[in-house]
Formats: sequence, C-alpha cells, structure tokens
Amino acid sequence: MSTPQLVVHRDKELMAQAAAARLITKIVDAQAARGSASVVLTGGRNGNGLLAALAAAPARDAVDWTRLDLWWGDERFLPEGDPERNVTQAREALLDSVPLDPARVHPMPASDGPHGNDPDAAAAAYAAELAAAAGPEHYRSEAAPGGGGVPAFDVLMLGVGPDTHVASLFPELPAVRETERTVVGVHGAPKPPPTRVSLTLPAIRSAREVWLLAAGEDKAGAARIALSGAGEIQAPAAGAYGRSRTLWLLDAAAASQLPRDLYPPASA
Ligand SMILES: O=C(O)[C@H](O)[C@@H](O)[C@H](O)[C@H](O)COP(=O)(O)O
Repeated sequence: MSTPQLVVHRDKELMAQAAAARLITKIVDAQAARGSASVVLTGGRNGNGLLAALAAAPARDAVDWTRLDLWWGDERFLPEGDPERNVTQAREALLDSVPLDPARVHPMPASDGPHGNDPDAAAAAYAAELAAAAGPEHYRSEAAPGGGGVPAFDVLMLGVGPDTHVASLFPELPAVRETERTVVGVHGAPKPPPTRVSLTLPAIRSAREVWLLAAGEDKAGAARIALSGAGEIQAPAAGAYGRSRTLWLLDAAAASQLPRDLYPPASA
C-alpha cells in the first residue's frame, strides 16, 4: 500500500492541465521503457477535464498513441453511443482526436451490446477481457471467474465523488465490499444512472499508480474524510491506492478542509 501523496493546484483548470502534462510524461516514459503504456480512464467532470486538457496540450503528440492501451474504471450501463456513457464523453474530449489503435481501446460493454441488458454479464465479460490481457506476472485473483487477472496498469485514474465514491464503488453498497472479482455490475447507484459496471478495489489496487482527481468545493469534505483514516467501505476513495504510488491531484477548493499536517508544501 503506497501512502497518498498530495499535489494541490490553484484551480480546477490548472489541475487538469498539470495532470494532463503529468500523464503525457508518464505514458512517454512507460513507452520508452516497455514499448507500450496502459492507462485506465475515469468518467466525470474532472476526468473529462483532464482529457480535454490533454487534447490541447502542446506535448500531446509526444505520446505514441498507437501503443497505448486504454481501459475504463467504470461505465454507465447505457446503450452504445449514449451521451452519458463515459466512453462517449472520452471520445469527444480526446480519443477521436488522436490516432489510437482501436484494438487497444477497451470500453466496457453497453446495455445493448452482445451481453444484453445484463450488467453482471457485462462485468464478467470485461473481467475476462482484462484477464486475457494480463500476463502471468500481473495481479491474479484466483477465486475470480476465469482466474481473474488484470494487466499491469501504469496509471489508473479516478474521479472522487462528494460522497467519497470512486469508479462506481459507492459507500456501503455491495460493489465496494467485493474482494475477489475484478469487475462487478452495480445496481441502485446513488449517482445516476443507477446501473453501472465497475472495477473493484482489488483491481484498482493492482495498478502501479492510482491518481485521484478532486477539484471543487464539493469535494473538500470527501478529500478530508478519505485522507483522514476513514475505512474503505464507508469511504471508497480511502481504499484506492496503487502498488507503487497513490497520488491525489486537487485544487485549492477541494483541499480547503484538509488538516494542516496533510496539506503539502506550497503547490501551484
Ligand atoms: O461514472 C462516473 O460518474 C464516474 O466514473 C465517477 O466515478 C466520477 O469520476 C465521480 O463521480 C466524480 O465525478 P465529477 O468529476 O464529475 O465530480
């Protein structure tokens, strides 16, 4: 478990731009070291804000987009092309503007896809897709269907909800309690739409680095709770950490309720 590091930026625009620059560097370094990179995207305003900032970044094409594997941390279980789907919003923000290899882009299934209107079947299919992409050295949850397994994600990004949810893991609901499966269907989510598909905490924690994005006054309470020792069932963001790094990227508003000892030295 890596101790959370915090970086606080002046406002949400600067946080998105700085996070985008950070992600470009991380991807470029991974591609230089291993020939490819693997990133997990998140939905929501902060996640999409980062993608839009990346699309506009001067160094954007330092990334070899053809050697980037993209996965999702969660998805709203809606028909293909629905404007509310995270993948639809990611395409609009960035993905349609860069030359990705379609075979390396892995959206979560839609509700009108091959698995029908069944989020649990869709979740099992995505878990199998992750397991197929995982090498022997990667995280494997033996008890999971198909032996579990997820690729070694270089960066897994998560927006943080005002209730401390991450992905579609909401406080006290069954999905955040999952300890074996890597992907689950979510029913009755308090954030609409109610039906979703989500990575679980074991899958999230298999990532090399987990970056949590929190900007805005409405995230200040969530940041304080998640970073002050709350349990992961009551505060799922508290259970989101990477194998080698856990990085909270905040703006000043979201950091405004942090205890002084948690607040990092002056950040831009
Ligand atoms: O499907 C979703 O809604 C997201 O994956 C969700 O986990 C989001 O990241 C948080 O709710 C934060 O959203 P905002 O950045 O819009 O506050």
